[in-house]
Amino acid sequence: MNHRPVSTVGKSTNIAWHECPVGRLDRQKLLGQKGCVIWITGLSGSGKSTLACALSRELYSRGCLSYVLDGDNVRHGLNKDLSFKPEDRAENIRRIGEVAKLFADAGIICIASLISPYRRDRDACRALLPEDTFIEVFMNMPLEVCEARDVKGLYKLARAGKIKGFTGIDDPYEPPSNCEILIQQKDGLCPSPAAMADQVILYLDRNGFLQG
Ligand SMILES: Nc1ncnc2c1ncn2[C@@H]1O[C@H](COP(=O)(O)OS(=O)(=O)O)[C@@H](OP(=O)(O)O)[C@H]1O
Ligand SMILES: Nc1ncnc2c1ncn2[C@@H]1O[C@H](COP(=O)(O)OP(=O)(O)O)[C@@H](O)[C@H]1O
Repeated sequence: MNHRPVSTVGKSTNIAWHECPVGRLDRQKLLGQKGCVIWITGLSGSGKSTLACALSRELYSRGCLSYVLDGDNVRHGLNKDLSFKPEDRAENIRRIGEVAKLFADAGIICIASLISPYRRDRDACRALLPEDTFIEVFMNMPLEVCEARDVKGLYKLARAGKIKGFTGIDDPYEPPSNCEILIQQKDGLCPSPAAMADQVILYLDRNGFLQG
């Protein structure tokens, strides 16, 4: 009798990959769109969640299926065991990258919105995805703008030394060097949420993601 080949992946020994007869292309045909990951990175208060929600709403109104993985929200469940120390942030990003990969494989436009401050971790998520299906969006908002917004009062606490290791204050943020989409101020003004969403929609449309 022929045995299916098994292998070791990380700490999982003697495991085998099961192929399913229904694949990504079948699901994409069913949904009339292409699965991908839109990875929104930037400082706290830069507008990541605002863009994610505006984009998800716009896609919905066009009949496209999307799902938002927001760093803050995922930390309420799957990632509630993780802190903000560098190795935990790296694990947060890795897990969200793996989950986003599953959503994209399901044919869904997955919108991941998390600070993801380290270039290496973002690039590792990019490497998980089929070529050209990881779309990195950089919210290039000046720290002063984010700090002035301070929706949750966290910048104030970080400046007062009451939160240690806060991104942009006493923890690093490494901007992308190869992002697909750059969101930034024009003439000192921030684009509206609808305008930011339109910028991403235009990219998706031009690159064939909104058709099966
Ligand atoms: N130390 C520190 N540094 C940065 N941010 C902090 C910190 N502690 C708590 N918060 C709040 O957590 C939100 C960021 O979570 P993320 O999962 O996106 O962060 S990361 O990607 O793991 O760096 C972030 O939410 P957003 O404002 O939506 O970005 C903060 O509200
Ligand atoms: N394009 C924008 N124009 C004006 N205000 C914005 C814009 N994007 C975000 N904001 C405001 O900035 C604050 C922080 O936005 P948020 O989306 O929560 O940022 P993040 O998810 O990066 O922390 C919110 O009060 C939001 O309403």
